[in-house]
Amino acid sequence: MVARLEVRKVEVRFGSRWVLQGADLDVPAGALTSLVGPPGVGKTTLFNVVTGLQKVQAGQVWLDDQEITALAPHRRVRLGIARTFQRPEAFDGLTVRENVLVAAELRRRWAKDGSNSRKVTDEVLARTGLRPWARERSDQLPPAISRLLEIGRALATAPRVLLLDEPTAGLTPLEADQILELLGELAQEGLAVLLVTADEALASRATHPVRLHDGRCYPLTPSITGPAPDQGRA
Ligand SMILES: Nc1ncnc2c1ncn2[C@@H]1O[C@H](COP(=O)(O)OP(=O)(O)OP(=O)(O)O)[C@@H](O)[C@H]1O
Repeated sequence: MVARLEVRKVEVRFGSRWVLQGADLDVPAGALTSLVGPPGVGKTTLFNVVTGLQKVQAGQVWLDDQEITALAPHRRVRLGIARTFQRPEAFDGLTVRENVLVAAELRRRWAKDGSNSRKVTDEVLARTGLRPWARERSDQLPPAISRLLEIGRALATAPRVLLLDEPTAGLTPLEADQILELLGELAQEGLAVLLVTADEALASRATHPVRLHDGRCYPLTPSITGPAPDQGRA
């Protein structure tokens, strides 16, 4: 099924400060969508609205034809929305393979679809290029491999929507390229991928780059270097 995540007119306020003011965002299947903006503009807040960690004052979040605005985070995961964190969150005492296997096993339990966790794990390790690292402990990995492991753990839950918070932070340009290439391939294979970043050059390489500015989303075009409040909404 083709997944489409939609954020509609979302508003979030902290105290007297409005961070999101009618934000609209589409995250279609088959595309790599990026959300970019300077620190503090509200990217993580919007990301958390999608994952269910942030309540909204107004607006809606939809996955295909289901409204999920009030759904708990774990229920969203079960619907196929997977996320990675800014700081890798793998289980430190476990190997790379075991970490992916735990995610695949969790998914098998809730999905009850007869999936084979070991087979899923092997596929994920192959797909992400993690196979050579499979026996390494996850707390002893180079940063780029830790990032890949985060993506691998998310993929093991068989998501339809993949959300990534700063997936290339702290990586070299070459490593960042490799992550972006993988995300582009996953999108081409049918996933709806949303990556959040403060790096405009990186964001502009997405198929569907979006800028967050003053609480709203706008298409990011290469010719625009500053905020673009007068553009059509994304
Ligand atoms: N739980 C909270 N309570 C109060 N203020 C918050 C809370 N979460 C975020 N904020 C504020 O909302 C604004 C947006 O924060 P957010 O983390 O979403 O921005 P960001 O664009 O993701 O920035 P960064 O790239 O630094 O993570 C900031 O001013 C932040 O201080």
